[in-house]
Amino acid sequence: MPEVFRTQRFVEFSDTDMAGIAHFSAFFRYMESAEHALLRSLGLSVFQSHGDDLAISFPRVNAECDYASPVRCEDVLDIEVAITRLGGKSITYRFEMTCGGVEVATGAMTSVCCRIEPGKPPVAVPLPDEIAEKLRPFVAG
Ligand SMILES: CC(C)(COP(=O)(O)OP(=O)(O)OC[C@H]1O[C@@H](n2cnc3c(N)ncnc32)[C@H](O)[C@@H]1OP(=O)(O)O)[C@@H](O)C(=O)NCCC(=O)NCCSC(=O)c1cc(O)c2ccccc2c1O
Repeated sequence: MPEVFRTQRFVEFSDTDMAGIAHFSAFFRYMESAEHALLRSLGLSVFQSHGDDLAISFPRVNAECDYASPVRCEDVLDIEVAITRLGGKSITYRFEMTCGGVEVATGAMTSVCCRIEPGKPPVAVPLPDEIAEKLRPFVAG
């Protein structure tokens, strides 16, 4: 059985719109912070410095979300994170967000492992083995 990472997220007042419900864009921040929490739980980071002039980081190349039911300020979201594809250079995550057992939203995001050097655009590089091995248990069949 693949592992699923679980985390929670409080719906802040600043996440909501004039209708009093969480704005669609807030869910992209929820997904992003859940991804970061998964990496931290594995002793990894979304930004790993290697001296002053080189870093490995994970720009996103795709993000999407389907919305099933609204949430409001002070609701608590339960977020499950799984990996649907661990590629040579990229990681695709799936996020299932519920509130009190009710389906709220389902999303996906693809992050690409990149070399970041000052003044240069990111360059996609193979995922380091150390990172791939830590993420492999979360790959859903
Ligand atoms: C990221 C790029 C430099 C990649 O360049 P390119 O696409 O030319 O590279 P490859 O062809 O080698 O492909 C690499 C890899 O990506 C997969 N891929 C590419 N496009 C897609 C796509 N649309 N959907 C799914 N997958 C895609 C491809 O299959 C390869 O994977 P394999 O596993 O199969 O090898 C270049 O695309 C680029 O610069 N894009 C722009 C990136 C960008 O500006 N994104 C928006 C802002 S980034 C962001 O918001 C962000 C959020 C965070 O939370 C961060 C956290 C920490 C650090 C950084 C963050 C961050 O930047």
